[in-house]
Amino acid sequence: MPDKSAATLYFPDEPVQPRLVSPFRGPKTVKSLESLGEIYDTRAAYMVCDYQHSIGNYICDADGNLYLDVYAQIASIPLGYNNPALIEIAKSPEMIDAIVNRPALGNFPSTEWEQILREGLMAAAPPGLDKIWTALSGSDANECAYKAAFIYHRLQQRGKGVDFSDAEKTSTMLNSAPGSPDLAILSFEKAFHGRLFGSLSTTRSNPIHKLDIPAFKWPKAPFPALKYPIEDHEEYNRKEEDACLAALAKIIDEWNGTIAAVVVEPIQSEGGDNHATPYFFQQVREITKQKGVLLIVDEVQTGVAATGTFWAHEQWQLPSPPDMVTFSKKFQAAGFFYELDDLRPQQPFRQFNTWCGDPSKALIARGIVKEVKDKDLVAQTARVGDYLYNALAELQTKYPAKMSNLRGKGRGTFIAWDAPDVDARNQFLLDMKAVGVNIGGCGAHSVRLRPTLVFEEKHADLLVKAIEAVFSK
Ligand SMILES: O=C(O)CCC(=O)C(=O)O
Ligand SMILES: NCCCC(=O)O
Repeated sequence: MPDKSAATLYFPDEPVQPRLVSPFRGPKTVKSLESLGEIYDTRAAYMVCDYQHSIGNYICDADGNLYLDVYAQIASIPLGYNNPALIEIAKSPEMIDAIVNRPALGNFPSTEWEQILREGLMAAAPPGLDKIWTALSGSDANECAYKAAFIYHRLQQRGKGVDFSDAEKTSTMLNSAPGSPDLAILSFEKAFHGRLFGSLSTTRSNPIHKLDIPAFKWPKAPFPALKYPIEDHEEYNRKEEDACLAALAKIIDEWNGTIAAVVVEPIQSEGGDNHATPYFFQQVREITKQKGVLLIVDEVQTGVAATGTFWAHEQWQLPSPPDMVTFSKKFQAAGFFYELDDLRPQQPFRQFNTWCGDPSKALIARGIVKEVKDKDLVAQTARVGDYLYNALAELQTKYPAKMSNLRGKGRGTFIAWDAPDVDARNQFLLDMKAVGVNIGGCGAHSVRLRPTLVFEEKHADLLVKAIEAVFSK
């Protein structure tokens, strides 16, 4: 461990505990929500925040309450609020240039773009993947990957250098085959891959996300419902995973060459923090290889050090890398990594839009890569995660009626558990705010931890103490 922790180095003035000056949703927050609500839908707003006074692992609300934040903007703040290293980058001439002269990157990349990519996002590329395409959000990253998969699939069928037929060109203008072919992306039950039109068809976590929206009739495969702790239920879990793998192989066969890619999250997050073992993912890779289907690993939430490796899929020891890995959230910039040349369409303008990403976000991503390396934050997250998991395991033993299925052992701070039911979970999330902790849920009745990468043992102690205060009340 460095002499001083990363949090101490970055945030010498970080509070030593939460500071509550009003009840959760105090008078200023309520007023602000009412007034904002006149022009903007605030019904999903948990708080109104004062980001200027948020610091490190603490988020400040409009009333001046400082909460220990273990949700971190749905898992997307990497280095704490107001991180000084990122503030320096924000003040740099390069950043001013990137913001004031925002380029249409596909058409007019800057003289610095290659260096920004090579030193930043590419410096953290998953092993084996040496190319990148940048996007605007996690959903967009997934959709760009899906498009790459479809274009790749048709290229393999049509053959390289073969032009589109007239029938293809005419039919695609009518949204019909053969130009708009009936190909599919297979996703898993309870998966979350985003909310744009294409990605939403692969999202399966909650009906409310999908209702009323036309969808592609794409297949879904069962995702293992494991028993936790995983290592105590080896036989059961192996059977469950084998059944899901058999179902996956069967569906791919039944779809008879029309599935272009399988997309999977390393840990299903929005859908309930559902884990599978490295064996499962190794087999998914084997099956997709054997059947000529691409494998997209959606690391939008799991990527960037949170699970104790930079990319969660590094823990699987795959026989060959995934074909594409998508990213967003903690990287601030979005996109996907890949290796196969044919995942770059043969013609320009097929993977394209005005912005094709955002250099200002790529500059921040470069800063994040540097800080994660300099401060060894991958190792820190692994260490803190183990510490926190062990403390929570003790709490689970002490309060089995309130906390069960603790999961995320050896997965950094990517830890979750189940509350008895949805009402108990929602009440718990509120009770935690009353003791100064901003914490999130997922799935039907789970609680998930998504702290920053500068969440340390001292923060873990505060969190565990707060949970115990709520449980013992
Ligand atoms: O609800 C959303 O769109 C954010 C989803 C997400 O990534 C999550 O909740 O894990
Ligand atoms: N997927 C997160 C939606 C927001 C929430 O339930 O907190």
